[in-house]
This record gives sequence, structure tokens and C-alpha cells, in this order.
Amino acid sequence: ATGSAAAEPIDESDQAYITPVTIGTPPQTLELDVDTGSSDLWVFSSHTPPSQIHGQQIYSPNKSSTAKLLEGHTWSITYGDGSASRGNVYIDNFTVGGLTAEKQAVQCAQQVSASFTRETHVDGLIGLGFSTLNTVSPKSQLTFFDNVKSGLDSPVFTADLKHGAAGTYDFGFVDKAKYSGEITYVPVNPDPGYWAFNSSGYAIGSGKFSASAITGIADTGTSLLYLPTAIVTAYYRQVEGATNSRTYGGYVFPCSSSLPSFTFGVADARITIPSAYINYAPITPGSSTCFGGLQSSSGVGINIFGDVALKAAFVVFNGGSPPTIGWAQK
Ligand SMILES: C[C@H](Cc1ccc(C(C)(C)C)cc1)[C@H](NN)c1nnnn1Cc1ccc2c(c1)OCO2
Repeated sequence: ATGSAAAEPIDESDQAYITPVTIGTPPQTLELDVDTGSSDLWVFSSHTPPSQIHGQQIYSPNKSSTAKLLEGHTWSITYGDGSASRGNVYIDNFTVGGLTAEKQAVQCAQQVSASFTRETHVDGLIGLGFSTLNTVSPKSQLTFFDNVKSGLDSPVFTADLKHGAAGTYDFGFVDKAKYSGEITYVPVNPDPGYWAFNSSGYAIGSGKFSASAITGIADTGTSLLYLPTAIVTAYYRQVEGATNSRTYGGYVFPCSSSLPSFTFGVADARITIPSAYINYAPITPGSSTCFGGLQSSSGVGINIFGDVALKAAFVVFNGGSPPTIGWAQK
């Protein structure tokens, strides 16, 4: 089996991407944020206090003839940006891009933080990290990918995210039409539960490539690219008027500044992020000060190749044994 689903940016800065899914019988449609950096599949639901719902679509298990409460199980997650949610768990049919997991654990929110309430377009998250990170207790649950993997033509899913346009998540196959050149695969360390891999170094603009092993995670659920401070300061040294703002929590610069591109290595392959992707967004709508799409990882604790990096490439998340991750230009 194979599947293919759209990944639509929720705003003009590609802060997050949403993918349509259907849950239950008859099918209820929600739009979820595919997140390879976490492993809980949770949704706004009929159990979410109305005061915490601000336009989101909800899943009502009591309207699904195939929903079954997972008795005595709860979940609670706090994300690295401080966002959080918790609730109970139902087992139901879950379909993404024409691919159905019959008995998917659908975690229903009974509480969401203000950051989720504020994001009216996001009805929940599909965690596609490793199932070891799932927070359901007392028995942790499998991700959608782990549930459908054995039935896929190939145990993979791919991300083709785009800047200001709809991209795709494919399941079970690698679409040759979506990339150019060759895909370079490198090992993944699944122990932390993320798609952790080593980048081989970086270059700023047309500068020379600096070889250095950078361990990071490929995270579709994070907007920006977070790298070691030394790399980030070297980058913004080349940007007129760039400052590291305590007020805005990172590097900002005049929106009119010209920015160098940023290249990162994957083994002997090179992925170049166009400068436009690093001019992330005005600090507030209409401001002439812009926030950088490349920021220091020192406050985050881990290097994250988020959407700013991912949308410059075609990425293969290979769930075989051993797991690997593939990167190609496009
Ligand atoms: C933050 C997302 C999880 C999320 C996604 C979307 C949303 C909104 C819908 C409200 C837009 C909130 C939260 C990330 N996913 N793997 C994550 N979950 N746990 N760690 N990370 C990565 C990290 C960690 C720390 C950081 C960070 C990033 O950005 C700033 O500081």
C-alpha cells in the first residue's frame, strides 16, 4: 500500500503545515500538523473545554460507531517551546492520504495550552517520531507510521515541504519526480526517539564549506533551523544590521537586508537553503524588522533541522532496520 497527503502552510511564514486526515465512522475530517519530532497523535475533541477551542475542528468519538475508549489510559505532553496538552485515548480508524490504520490510538485533548488554542488552523498533531516517545500511560501506543508500516510497499515516508505552497507527505514509496540528483542516506540514531542524524558541516553563502559533525534531528513540527551558536553568529555577521535580540528571543535584522544562503552537508551531499527561507517573518505583522529562520540551538538543547531546512530538500524517513534518513536537492 501507499498514500499521499498534502502539507499546507498555515500562514505566509510557513510557521507550521497542516495535513487533512479522517477519523472514525462516518469519517470526521481534521487538519493535523505532522510532527517527526514527537510521537503522540492528539486532536482537539468533544472532550476539549469549549473555552480552549478557537475555531479548530474537533473529533467526537461518541459520533463514531468504530470508536472505543482505551479504558484507564491518559496522556500528557509538554513540547520544547512550552506548549502542552493532555487527555484520554480512543481507538478508531484513522486515514491519511488514502492509507488507513484500523486501530489507531487517537489521543483526545481534555486540556490544551494557549499556544494551541491560538493556532486556529491546527486541529492537533500526528507524531511520526519513534513510538518509544509516546506519552500514553500505562501502555504507550504506536504512531500511525508504525501501525501501517508492515502494509506499505516500502517502510518509508517522505517529506516534500515547500515555501509558501502546498507540499506532500508520501507513505510507502519514494517519488522520483519530487527530487533531482541522488538521495544521500545517512544513519539514524533512534535511541532519543527522534530522527537524529549527523550533518557533515556547513557553508555560509558562497563561502568555503566548513567540515564538522553536527548532530541534529529532522523535525517537521519545528518551524526554524536551530544550530550551534558559533555557526549562527558567523552567519549573522554577514547580515547588515543584524542583532541578537533578547526582546524577541533571537537574531533579528532589517527586513530589507540581503541575506546569504546557508548550505548544510549530509555526508558528501550539500543542501542549500535559499536566503528567502532565512528571512522568516516580520517580528510583528507589518514591522520592518524581521526574525531569522536560522537561530541558535543553545536555548533549545538540541540542533533541530526544522521546516526552514526541510523545505529546501526532499527527505526520506526510512523506517527499515536499521532506520536511515535520506536527503536530496529538488
Ligand atoms: C515545538 C514543536 C511542537 C509544536 C508544534 C506546533 C505547535 C503549534 C501548533 C502551537 C504551532 C506547538 C508546538 C516541536 N515538534 N517536534 C517540539 N516539540 N518538542 N520539542 N520540539 C522542538 C523544539 C524545542 C524547543 C523549541 C522549539 C522547538 O522552538 C523553540 O524552542
